[in-house]
Amino acid sequence: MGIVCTVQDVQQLEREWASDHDGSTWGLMVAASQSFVARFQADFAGRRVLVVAGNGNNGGDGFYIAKLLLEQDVKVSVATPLGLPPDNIDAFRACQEYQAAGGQMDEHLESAEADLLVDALFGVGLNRPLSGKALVTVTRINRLNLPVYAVDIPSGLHAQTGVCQPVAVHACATHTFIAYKPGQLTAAGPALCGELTLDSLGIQSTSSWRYARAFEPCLPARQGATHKAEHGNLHVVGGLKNMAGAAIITATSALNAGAGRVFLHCHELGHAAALARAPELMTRDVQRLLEEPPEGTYVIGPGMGMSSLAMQLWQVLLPKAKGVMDADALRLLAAQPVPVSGWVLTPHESEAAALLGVTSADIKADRLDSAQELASKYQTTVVLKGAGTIVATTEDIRFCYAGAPEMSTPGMGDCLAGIIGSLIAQGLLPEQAAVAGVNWHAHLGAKLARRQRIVLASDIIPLLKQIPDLAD
Ligand SMILES: NC(=O)C1=CN([C@@H]2O[C@H](COP(=O)(O)OP(=O)(O)OC[C@H]3O[C@@H](n4cnc5c(N)ncnc54)[C@H](O)[C@@H]3O)[C@@H](O)[C@H]2O)[C@@H](O)CC1
Ligand SMILES: Nc1ncnc2c1ncn2[C@@H]1O[C@H](COP(=O)(O)OP(=O)(O)O)[C@@H](O)[C@H]1O
Ligand SMILES: [K+]
Repeated sequence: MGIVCTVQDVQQLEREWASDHDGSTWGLMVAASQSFVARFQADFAGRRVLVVAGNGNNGGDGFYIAKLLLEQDVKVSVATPLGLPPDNIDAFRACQEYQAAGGQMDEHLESAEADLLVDALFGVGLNRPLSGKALVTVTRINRLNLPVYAVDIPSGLHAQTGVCQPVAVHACATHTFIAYKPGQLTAAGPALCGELTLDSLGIQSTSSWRYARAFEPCLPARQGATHKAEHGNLHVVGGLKNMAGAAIITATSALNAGAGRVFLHCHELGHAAALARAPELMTRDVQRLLEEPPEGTYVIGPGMGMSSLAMQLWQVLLPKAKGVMDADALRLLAAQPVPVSGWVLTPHESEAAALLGVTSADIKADRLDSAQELASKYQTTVVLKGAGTIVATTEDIRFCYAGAPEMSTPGMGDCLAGIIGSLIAQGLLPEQAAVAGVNWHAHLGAKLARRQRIVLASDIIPLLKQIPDLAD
């Protein structure tokens, strides 16, 4: 698990470091550059490296990295499309040291022959949308079609939101310093950063936000003289008229994720289809839930629709049960917003927009802020799905395994809701179940995406039964 900090917190940590080191951050620039070169030593050896340096301290890292590469006899040149750094920042000294070591510079990046590119144009200091030369440079970097290694963050990516400003460098790898930044872990961040690594440079942050990819230690195992009753009852409520598929996906996912018994409360038209798919399921007439909901964990919403029956079910279950609210249950909640402590909410961006009474564009513009607002408004654990899923509670934030774009297929969210519900039924706390469930689901999706164009929920469901293979 890695620590995640806001940009402001990282900048504050840098200031504190400086106050312990004669007021200077020069030592940090040296350490960051050394760490970057060590991280990519094998990739750079014997190759021609083009460093694109901006005129801030991210560019400073670039100059110092170029100096270190020169000292290792790597062929390196620096492009300075935005001009040279001013003489009052560390980058100026880095530039001077590079020149003193015999380094060459050119304003134009096309003029250098290179095998790979180091992106040191902008780091966390990007504070406005790109325009003019900066915009042209980022576009040119991408057009060169070289492998790009980003220093701290791909240039043009907003370090807090993960939104391109309006374009950003597409890196194959990014080495970041001090702490992960939210924008690397959500929205466009995961795809643009490529393989992301962190060096804290020995600086400790008190942030409780984490980038958590592990899930395997949380998966409950069957051990010793156990009985299915000890692994929880999971009730899936949904699949009303003509929408059985969603609830069947949720129920079969929950079953394969290990819940002791899975009951599917859906329209009777779905019963035969569900049993044909998984005879281990127990199908129930959904109307009977209105009388007295049985004990257990609930996943309500997949394929539930917004009919008056759906509304009645939601109203009966809301105060009496706990578990996961997904899909149409979230739309019903959005229509009558109340705190739902104890329920995990699993909205995608459009459902999140309805829950907050804003537009999907508002959610896209700041996924982290939206996730926090949802947790606070509904006083519960929220899984904001999509590229770079965020799990927010009223206290904390977890950034999850980013999954893969090949997972953007119908039914994928129903599968996730079943997994999370199943883990809660097996005894995990809601937040633990949400994080482990998202990471497990995304790990399997990403694994399949390495050999499939499209990943369906039905591809993931059988893999849930297997012992996770973390090597691939
Ligand atoms: N300050 C420190 O203590 C350290 C900084 N480090 C590096 O320094 C980076 C941060 O450096 P800075 O704070 O100087 O910021 P950057 O180098 O990221 O960029 C700041 C410069 O870009 C300009 N700028 C911002 N947005 C722009 C836009 N849209 N178009 C054109 N110009 C724009 C700013 O006016 C400023 O001149 C980090 O990402 C990291 O790479 C590391 O060396 C570690 C230590
Ligand atoms: N581009 C993407 N990258 C990573 N994961 C994605 C991406 N698009 C979708 N997903 C994941 O796939 C699932 C889709 O859920 P959802 O939109 O609710 O689908 P549905 O409503 O059809 O079930 C979520 O877990 C989401 O995080
Ligand atoms: K950069």
